[in-house]
Amino acid sequence: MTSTDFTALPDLASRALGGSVSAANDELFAQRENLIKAEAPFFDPADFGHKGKVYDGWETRRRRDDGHDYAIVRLGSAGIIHGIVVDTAHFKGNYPPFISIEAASIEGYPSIEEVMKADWQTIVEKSPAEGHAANAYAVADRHRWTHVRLSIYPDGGVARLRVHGEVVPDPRFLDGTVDLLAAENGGRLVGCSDAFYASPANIILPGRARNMGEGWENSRRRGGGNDFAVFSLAAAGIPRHVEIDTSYYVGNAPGWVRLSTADARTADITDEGAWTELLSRTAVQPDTRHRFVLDATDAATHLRLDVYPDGGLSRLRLFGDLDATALSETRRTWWEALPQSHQALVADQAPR
Ligand SMILES: NC(=O)NC(NC(N)=O)C(=O)[O-]
Repeated sequence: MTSTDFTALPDLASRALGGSVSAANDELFAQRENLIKAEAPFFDPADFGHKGKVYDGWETRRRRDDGHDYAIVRLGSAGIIHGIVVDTAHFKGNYPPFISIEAASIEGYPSIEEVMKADWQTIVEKSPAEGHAANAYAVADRHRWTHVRLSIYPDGGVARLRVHGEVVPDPRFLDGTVDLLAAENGGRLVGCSDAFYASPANIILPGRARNMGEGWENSRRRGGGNDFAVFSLAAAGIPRHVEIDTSYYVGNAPGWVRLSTADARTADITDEGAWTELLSRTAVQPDTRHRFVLDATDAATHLRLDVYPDGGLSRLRLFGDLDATALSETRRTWWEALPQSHQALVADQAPR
């Protein structure tokens, strides 16, 4: 993986995945919550407020001492961070010339006082940053983190903080029937035919879409064929029922959908023959949340969604049960990625 390849991985900090900016020592010019907005930052040259120029980002005042500023983000889903983008879009005369990033792994729902006292580890050493640029920093550490702290030196503005990585779910919440496809459980988009307006990675995010912009929208297909997306599941499991939500897709819902699964543990998923039909080609309605009971008996690791001939979805949920081997592998992956200080707090969860 080259230094910026990680940007294809999910943004663990995003508000869309449930992230929050828990604290910042200063936010006089622009509020810290802007850091994790899913959408790209905007800029209106004419927009001035009571406190100065309005920026779509986090911006501190000019320091008159030797200190530096920081913001703390609770990740929407804890995971292994592969790289971080400190996007200073539109901050040209007021960007921080240096940044550093630390991470912490905290059990449960800590207060901000507890977060401040956590065992913080540096994952990006103090490094230069440019103005009006997506500054990308690769992360070599492979622990599972729940929080990150962005420090800026000495002060300034940052539009967005993108924390790209792999979700490492807590196996205590994967027991029973769960959404095997959900990003928060570790489901991931692997590939698709077309993400012209918006990526299919959106349809596995938590909660319901609030508008068409929060789902998957491809362009109008003018040739033959059909659009599709392939996802890897949180872990191998047997699907029980599916929810296919075309809410907000009124003039651009698919005519039909079809689902297929494959098990990458026993077959090569690039081979057509590896795929088994899970839901045959089925007509769907615009702006409707559909639910279908499935009769699968085999576990799968991947799901393929075909839409005919094209069209968008706002959400796709695949409820099922992890198989016993997958559940214990998930427990081992989680345990091995926990920093030692966190393992000590959940020692009763150690895999046997
Ligand atoms: N034109 C500015 O951006 N000035 C100041 N910032 C804001 N937001 O007004 C500053 O000092 O960085």
